[in-house]
Parts: sequence; C-alpha cells; structure tokens
Amino acid sequence: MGQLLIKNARHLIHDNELKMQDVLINDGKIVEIADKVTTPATRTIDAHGALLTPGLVDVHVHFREPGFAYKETVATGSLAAARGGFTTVLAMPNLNPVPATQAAFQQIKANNEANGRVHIYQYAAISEGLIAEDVSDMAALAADGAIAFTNDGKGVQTAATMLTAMQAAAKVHRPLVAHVEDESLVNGGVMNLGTRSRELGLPGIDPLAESSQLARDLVIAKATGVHYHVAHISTKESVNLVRFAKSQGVHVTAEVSPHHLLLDETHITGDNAYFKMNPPLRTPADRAAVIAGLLDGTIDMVATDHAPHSHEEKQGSFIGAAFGITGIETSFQLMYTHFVKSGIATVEQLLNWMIIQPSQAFNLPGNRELTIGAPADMALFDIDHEHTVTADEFASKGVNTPFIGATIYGQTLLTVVDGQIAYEA
Ligand SMILES: NC(=O)N[C@@H](CC(=O)O)C(=O)O
Ligand SMILES: [Zn+2]
Ligand SMILES: [Zn+2]
Repeated sequence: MGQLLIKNARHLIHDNELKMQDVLINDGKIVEIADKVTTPATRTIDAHGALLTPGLVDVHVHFREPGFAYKETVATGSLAAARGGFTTVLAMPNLNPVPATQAAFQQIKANNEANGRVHIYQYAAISEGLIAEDVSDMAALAADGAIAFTNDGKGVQTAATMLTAMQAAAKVHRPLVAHVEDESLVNGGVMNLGTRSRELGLPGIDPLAESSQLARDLVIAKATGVHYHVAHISTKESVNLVRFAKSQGVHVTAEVSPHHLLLDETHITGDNAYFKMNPPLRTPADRAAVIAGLLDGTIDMVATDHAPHSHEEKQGSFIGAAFGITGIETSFQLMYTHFVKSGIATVEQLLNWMIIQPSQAFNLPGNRELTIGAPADMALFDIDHEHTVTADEFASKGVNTPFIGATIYGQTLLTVVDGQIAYEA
C-alpha cells in the first residue's frame, strides 16, 4: 500500500532522456519507480506525461517575517514557493529583528518551521542591522542552524569587516554570501547608470559598485579559504572576475536571477517601478555575459531573489519605489520556456542549475535525483501547454513582477514535500 501514486510522469533518466514511468510514495519516501506500478495507493494522480523532477531549490528568497508581514509571510511565501515547484528555500535575513543574535535567529527559525509548507533554511546576518562593523557570533548562530551568513540588501562596506566575517564563516564551515554593492558608487541611483537611465532622466547606479566590491571580496576569499557565494550577479565584469577567481582556485560560487538572464535595461518600458530591483537590469552586453557565464559553469546556479513588496511600495515612478521583484512562481517556467524549449539548454542543465548545484553548494539534505529510498520532495510540471501569467494567480502577497503578461510553459501541477502534497493546481 502506498500513500501517493503518480502515474505516467516523464522524468529525466540520463543524457537528457525523459522516460514515462509511475512513481509510488510511501512514508515520505519514494518506494517504487517502474513502467507500471500495480501497488495500490490511497491517492492516485495521472500526470498525463507531465515532467516530474526532484523539488527545486532556491537559495535566495525574502519571506519578510518578522517585520514586514504586509509584504509576505512565511505561509504565503512558502505556498508561493510550492506553487513554483520549489521544495527547499534559503530565507534572507533582512527582517526585523535582523537575525544577528541567537534570540532573533531562534525566533525566526521557529516561525519558519511552524508556518512553512516547504523546507526553509534561514540565513543569519553577518552583522547587526546588516550594517554594523562588528561581526555576529557565527559559531553560536551556526550551532543554532544558520545555513550561511549574509547581509543581503546591503553590501559589506569595509574590507576589515569582510575579512573578519570570512574568517569566522570559514571557521564554522558555512558559506559567506555577498550582496556586492559599494555605496560610494550608488549615487542615489534607481536603475543602471547608462543609456537607458539617461533616456529616462533617472539617476543611475554605477555598475562598478558591484564589480569593484566583488574584486575586493574575491581577494579576501582566497586569503581566508572561505566558501564565498555571490548573490544575484549581474555585470559582465563580475562574470569575468568570478571566472578568473575560479581559475585561481578560489572557493567561489555564483547565482544569477531569471530576470538578469531574460531582461536588460532596453526592456524597461518607461518609468515603471515593476522594473526596479537591486542589482538593476543591466545592458544587453551584461545580459549576454551572465548567459554565457551560466552556460560555461562560471555561474553555478539560478536563484530568484524573490522580493515581494506591497502595491503602494511599487506604484508609479522608479523614484521612491522599493527595490525588488517577485520571482518564485515564475522562475522554473521562465527558465524552461526561454532556455530549454528554445533549445539553448537541456532539461538536465536546468535541473543542475535549479536543484543539484544549489544543494551541493549549501550542503543541503534532500533528493537531487528521483531514486528509490530518496525523500519524496518533487514537482510536476506541465511542459506541453502555454500559459499567460496574470496578476491574480499568485500565491505570494507580492505581484510586483515585470513578467505579468508573459507567455510561459511549465506550470506547476503538483508539489510534494516529504510525501505530502504542498501544492496542487
Ligand atoms: N533585490 C532587491 O531589489 N531587493 C531585496 C534586497 C536584495 O536582494 O538586495 C529586497 O529585500 O527587497
Ligand atoms: Zn541583494
Ligand atoms: Zn535578495
């Protein structure tokens, strides 16, 4: 007897070959995979040839609780994750209170566990308020379960703080994740400094704000031996720096967001804050560089930087609006449509970017392949039918995405976490 039987699902076996089979789940685990499973189950779902994969992993989400529950909660964010096909996410620490102390961290972790419907791992902050020069007690926070350390939302402004942070993170064998942004080069900018910012008459962020701080960090990372992970990489210079650092044996990994792969500043239709995020959409040459970097392995993985905000915070002009766009409910679908369906990449590569690399880099438990005995974390995607994204379909509280109206394939039909249905279309 099984709990859940998924019949006629296509899944990746090897060399990008899909095979139609039945998958039986019991007691939270995959117990049978065969051309025809005859064991009875409490619930049977016919996948009609949809794509079954291990659950997706997103190492960069903002779930906003505590402090900003009006933007998103752990309940809505994790339902949005499940609706995107994600079964594991890593949650950012730009919360109130900031998890730079054990008390704050433990409170946030307990809330994630109580209200999350997917596996949520929590980042702890590098420093108090994401801005202090003194580094948090990483040993204590790691012992409490911090998956890694970051001040995402803010760049670490001094080399001294970054050096201390990297030494401490290396000592407890946790990655140090960097939002690279030198504030002395931001100049009050709201989008990328260049052609489009001049056309729109909006203040621009110098792209050197990202790459110059990244260059500093890579040198310090090499000296300390820390695992250094670059969040939302977005410029050509940054890709070149990571490529060079890897060739020098620096322990560095990098993530890129779907929006930096699919959009650039020429797509910004006007002074519309739905295109406002940090880092900003860059030039077509930068976009080509992040695509090339992902395809050649310089960039290891795709992460959404799911950043929900309220309607009021994203209305009107770039000036004054909040930075950030939602992404967890469209990430796989956009990547499938524009990379796999279009023929640039294979399903195998996509699953590598969205499951295997993130799991390996952050040393996450769970299944990276559909195999017997593996925990039943998985997702089923309809890759055969077209769908148009609408603002009213999201599980997230945030609808702040420039991809409303986009035509995509790969809508999630079903997401299973530890053998339980976390989302069903
Ligand atoms: N990416 C964004 O534009 N915003 C993020 C912060 C961040 O990821 O830096 C947010 O928390 O809203
Ligand atoms: Zn960031
Ligand atoms: Zn972020």
